[in-house]
Amino acid sequence: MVWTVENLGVTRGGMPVLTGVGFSLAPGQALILRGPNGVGKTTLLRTLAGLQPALGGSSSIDPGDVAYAGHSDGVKATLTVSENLRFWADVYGTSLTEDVMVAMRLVALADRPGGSLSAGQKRRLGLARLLLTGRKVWMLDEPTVSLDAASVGLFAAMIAEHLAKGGAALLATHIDLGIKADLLDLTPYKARAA
Ligand SMILES: Nc1ncnc2c1ncn2[C@@H]1O[C@H](COP(=O)(O)OP(=O)(O)OP(=O)(O)O)[C@@H](O)[C@H]1O
Repeated sequence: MVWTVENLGVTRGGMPVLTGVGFSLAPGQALILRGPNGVGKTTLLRTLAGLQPALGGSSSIDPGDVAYAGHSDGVKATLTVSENLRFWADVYGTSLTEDVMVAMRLVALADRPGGSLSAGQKRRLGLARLLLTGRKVWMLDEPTVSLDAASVGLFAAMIAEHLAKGGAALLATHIDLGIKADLLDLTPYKARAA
């Protein structure tokens, strides 16, 4: 199945931000959204993930197939790392396995309360959650913020494995993750009023 987005318009604060956005996304494909600050990358991802209504156009991406990771890690401060992961596994009807902890180097942190983690450790925990969703399309907004170089490498490997299994990823990122990805510059779609 190939997902298609056609002539999509997105809005923020009641103002059109992007109009006429179109692209397709196939299993195994990563598409990186580019464009300057404020162009509308977050707004587009939120719209496609079903978190806000579109201004017009169409998307064949079912929000029920989407795992969205935004700016907030959603870590529960009073739960330990493994409890946070189990909580998310319950939400998505999956189960926590050792490889999820290993993927984002969380094994040594398993019993630490979420609230005691550093920013990068919280981000690693938030990203590990993607593996528990069982969702096909990952939508990621600046996923590498706070990550050190080694963690960026772990994350890139996690995405590569997701793609190899037939998943897809739509990412807003300014850094080169070293994965094979297509680029979509949103600048031409900027609404005049934005
Ligand atoms: N609550 C709001 N009311 C009106 N406009 C807003 C509101 N929030 C954001 N905007 C505007 O919407 C536009 C799109 O913002 P968005 O966060 O989608 O951009 P972005 O491309 O993700 O930016 P960045 O690279 O800085 O994260 C920006 O011009 C922003 O100033």
